[in-house]
Amino acid sequence: MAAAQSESNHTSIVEEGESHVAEVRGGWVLYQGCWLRSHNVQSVMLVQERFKARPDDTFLVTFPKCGTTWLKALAFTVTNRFRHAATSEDHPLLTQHPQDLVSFLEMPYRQLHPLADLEKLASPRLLATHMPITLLPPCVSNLGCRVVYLCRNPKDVFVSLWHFTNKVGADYTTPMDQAFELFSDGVSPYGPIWEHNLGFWKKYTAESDNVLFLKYDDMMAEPVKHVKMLAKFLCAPFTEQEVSYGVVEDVVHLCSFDKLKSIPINSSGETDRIGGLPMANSSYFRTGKVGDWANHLTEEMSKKLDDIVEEKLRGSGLTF
Ligand SMILES: Nc1ncnc2c1ncn2[C@@H]1O[C@H](COP(=O)(O)OS(=O)(=O)O)[C@@H](OP(=O)(O)O)[C@H]1O
Repeated sequence: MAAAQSESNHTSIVEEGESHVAEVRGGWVLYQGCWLRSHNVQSVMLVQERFKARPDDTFLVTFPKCGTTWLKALAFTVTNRFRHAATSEDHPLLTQHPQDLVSFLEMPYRQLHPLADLEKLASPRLLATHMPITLLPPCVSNLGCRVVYLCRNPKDVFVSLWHFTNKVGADYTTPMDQAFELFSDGVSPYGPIWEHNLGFWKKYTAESDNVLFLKYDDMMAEPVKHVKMLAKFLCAPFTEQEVSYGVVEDVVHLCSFDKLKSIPINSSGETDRIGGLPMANSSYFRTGKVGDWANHLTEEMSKKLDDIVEEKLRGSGLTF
């Protein structure tokens, strides 16, 4: 995800040819209803123009900070477990960061790294994206590509995002109250978060065979149940024998926050996964807790975001 730069509350309207960039606020631009950094807009436009989906592609879709790293680790481990048992001493997760085991569609920025990299991947491909449904190239829907969508309580998302963006570089420090105002207005990477959630919720309710809709808090509460659901959706269901041998628990353990955080590749060093912005590998692992918002938000902030989200999601059937 793109990190936040210094903010101002200046709002202005700009025209950028036919690219539908409608509004600028601080360092953010509103592109086709989605707030992005301008470098990210260029990347998304390239993806929209040139990405060729395949019918057997599966997309792991998340709003930033909703558990992308975890979902990538789980989906990779589940679908590759016949080559790499979760208990094997040379499992790829022991030497590679989970973020690097499943490629992002729009990152690193495609004007810097060719989309052709994705064409080299063998089918069936697992691809990740933070793009809302409105920005995904139409071929993804037209070809019936499947989607695993993982969402999270927006209050925990905000807190996670704020810590992340303040960790990744000296120029990215934004006071929490300013960041909160922007987030509450929908201005954050790939925001508004409620539009992101609603877009995939509607797709899920319309075509439940094609979408697995997951919530971070539910997965944390019942990981074994959800990993079984994920495996089934990814056409790699666990056999009865695997279940009786504890293979599901092995996957859950390998991909758990504590285990992944302790692996040297995840706890040290830095990598540029965006384009020109190296980030500590450890910055993807903070607390991994449900409800950490209570340690950071005032009662007033909590109520404000609850009220906004409740109003935006009202009538949809989606709740947090
Ligand atoms: N294995 C595992 N299990 C549970 N939770 C995990 C795991 N790995 C990372 N995390 C927590 O997920 C948060 C980071 O979100 P993302 O991975 O979506 O970040 S990113 O958008 O890809 O940059 C961030 O949440 P917070 O701890 O609340 O900040 C991470 O700590």
